[in-house]
Amino acid sequence: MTTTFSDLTARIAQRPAVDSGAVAAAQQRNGTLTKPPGALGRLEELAIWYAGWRGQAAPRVTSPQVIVFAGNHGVTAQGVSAFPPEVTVQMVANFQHGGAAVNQLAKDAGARMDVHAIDLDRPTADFTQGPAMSVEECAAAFITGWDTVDAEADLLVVGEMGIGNTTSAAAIATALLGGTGADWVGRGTGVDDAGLARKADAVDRGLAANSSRDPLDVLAALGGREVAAMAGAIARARCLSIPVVLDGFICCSAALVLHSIDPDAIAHCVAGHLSAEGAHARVLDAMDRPPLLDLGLRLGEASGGTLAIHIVRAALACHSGMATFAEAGVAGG
Ligand SMILES: O=C(O)c1ccc[n+]([C@@H]2O[C@H](COP(=O)([O-])O)[C@@H](O)[C@H]2O)c1
Ligand SMILES: Cc1cc2nc[nH]c2cc1C
Repeated sequence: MTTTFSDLTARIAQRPAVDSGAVAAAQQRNGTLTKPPGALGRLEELAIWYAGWRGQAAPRVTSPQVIVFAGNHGVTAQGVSAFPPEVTVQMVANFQHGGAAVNQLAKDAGARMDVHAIDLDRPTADFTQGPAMSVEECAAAFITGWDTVDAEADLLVVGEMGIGNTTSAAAIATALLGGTGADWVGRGTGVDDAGLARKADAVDRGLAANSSRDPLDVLAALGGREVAAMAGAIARARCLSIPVVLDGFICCSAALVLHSIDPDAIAHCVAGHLSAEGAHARVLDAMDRPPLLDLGLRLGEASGGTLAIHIVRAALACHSGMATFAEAGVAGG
């Protein structure tokens, strides 16, 4: 059966709301814990946010899932990456053999890690010439992402691998947030000044060749299969009330598509980290998502989001494990 954008819109729209009773119970608990009010800073709001999505006043993270989606990009023909496109399939093999950075980070965070390479032998079309994907291809990739989320997971990190995809993400940001390619491109895997200029030009030509600014049209025209799959996984996590930690610039371009449909569609998402890819900060600002970490990472492959699992878990260890003033016999609460 062919999936259309109205099917995707219906899936995105069926999302549950946060459990306001759990939010209130977590806020109430937070106010009784043995610390000065607000002294745990953003850990406090992070724990309350997580509690609301899990529907529990004092939850823990026990079963995090990390998913890395891979896709190939026709826009690499424009000379936009420092690496050749075959690195995508080679890195997928590296993920499968446990040799990549994210394998170590997922193991260290106690997370299940899944890798989904999507039609790597069928790169998207070069978006400077027309749409990267047909509606059917984009919808199929979105559904692939949707279907990969483990209903038993209690935290989801999505990330990607795809040579050329910082150009795709910059094109999505330009189409949805305005400006020109030069405002949104960065060095990605490490292009030189000439490569950066080619990226800006490719984005500008991509926007000229693809006129619709409807968010799902933008995803199909300028995105990639891994970007569509990340959007699908984020949307599915919402239906399952699984909180999501976003990764870097490309992951956030997928979140931006959902946010552009309705900001509430990513209410269950936090930004795991701030990428060194220059425009990431402005995409996060546009989505009102301050990052948890700022470590200069620009790797992708879910690495920054996976690192941030530790922060979410630490926030809940405090929130759910601390004694109250009454329990500890501490004065002043
Ligand atoms: O996540 C990020 O912010 C990020 C920033 C720069 C590069 N990347 C990774 O690098 C690849 C894309 O870079 P490029 O130069 O080929 O467009 C892709 O596999 C991404 O995972 C990822
Ligand atoms: C080696 C390499 C590893 C990556 N991981 C995510 N994106 C990547 C890009 C390259 C080039």
